[in-house]
Amino acid sequence: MCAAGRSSRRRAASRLRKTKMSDDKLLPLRQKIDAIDAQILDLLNQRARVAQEVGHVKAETNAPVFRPEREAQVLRRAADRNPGPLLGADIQTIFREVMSACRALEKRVVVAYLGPEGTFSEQAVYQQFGHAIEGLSCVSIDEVFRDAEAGTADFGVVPIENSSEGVINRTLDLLLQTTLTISGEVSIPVHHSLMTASGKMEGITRICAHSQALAQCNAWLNQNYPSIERQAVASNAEAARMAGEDQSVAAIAGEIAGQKYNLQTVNAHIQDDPHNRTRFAVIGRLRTAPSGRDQTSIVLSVPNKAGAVYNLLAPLARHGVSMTRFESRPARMGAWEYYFYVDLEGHEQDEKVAQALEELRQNAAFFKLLGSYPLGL
Ligand SMILES: C=C(O[C@@H]1C=C(C(=O)O)C=C[C@H]1O)C(=O)O
Repeated sequence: MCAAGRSSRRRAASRLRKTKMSDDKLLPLRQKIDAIDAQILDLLNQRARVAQEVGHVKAETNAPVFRPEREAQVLRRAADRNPGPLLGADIQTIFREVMSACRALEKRVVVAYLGPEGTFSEQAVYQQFGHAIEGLSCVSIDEVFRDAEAGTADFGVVPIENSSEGVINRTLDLLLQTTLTISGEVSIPVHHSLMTASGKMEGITRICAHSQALAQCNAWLNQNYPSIERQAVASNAEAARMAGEDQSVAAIAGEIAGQKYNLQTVNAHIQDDPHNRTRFAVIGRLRTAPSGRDQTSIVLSVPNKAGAVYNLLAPLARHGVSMTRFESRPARMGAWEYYFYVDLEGHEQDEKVAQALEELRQNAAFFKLLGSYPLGL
């Protein structure tokens, strides 16, 4: 045997000895973990059996399976009581999935979202409901509303606003008309990557993404690939699908969409704002009960007169209700100039919020309560 062969055999033997030494030390620790896992397994199933009992009670009274206010309370409490070393956010991820699995024993809720699979909307669905649900991928925001209204889906998840690009107009318009209420909200970080099938940019002639994503990466693209054509497509996931099939296409999308279509990342985190986030509304027929930390969304409009908006909002100040968001949108249908989308702190059942809402309702030319729901985590 040559010298190189001998030394490589020696290295392999030494690696084996080291692995054995560490395995000897690991054995008792692994036995401890196995014993703890057995307890966790037992406790999880105890919890699941109680959830099944909850399910029977709900079935008798025809009560809703998904209770966002209760789930928000469980998640907040888990993070508040968490002594560590696990991070609060990770504890919440674990509990979200535990609740999702327990809930699925009562009923697997059907949630419609703007597809295809791999979009940030799908991520928002899992963030709110966990993975033990049935996702219903829709081709448009309109279809999400239709499915939830028709009862084909129990809930829908629709994007409301992006921190860099502003509101999603179609969602705001549909919220105005829908019979559904907002029963929850989810906010997720939106990180875009530039991805291709090969992981390289050679031979790429088009960069595809949803128009929102192209806008969110505009400065970066101008600086790095000013001369490559950009093409807006139906969704980032659609762009990822195209890049998987066509060697001349690069996609801007989230990493999850990229993995789905076997893309390699050329550059990660290319969005101009590193803190880019999108907020989603959970829409359904359920009116969510108070969770202790809630928000209320309304839409209203006033006649086009001096001081009208000022007067309209005066009840909020009078009753000490904070406004956390104020968005205006042209009312293209004639009678009034603008619709105002307002978020308030508190639940419609809180006394001061109820009083303020009643006065707003009386003063407004148009008033609609979109819903009260737990503040996003
Ligand atoms: C168990 C219940 O049903 C669902 C599951 C929950 C859980 O696993 O903790 C909490 C709320 C509901 O969405 C309940 O209403 O308490």
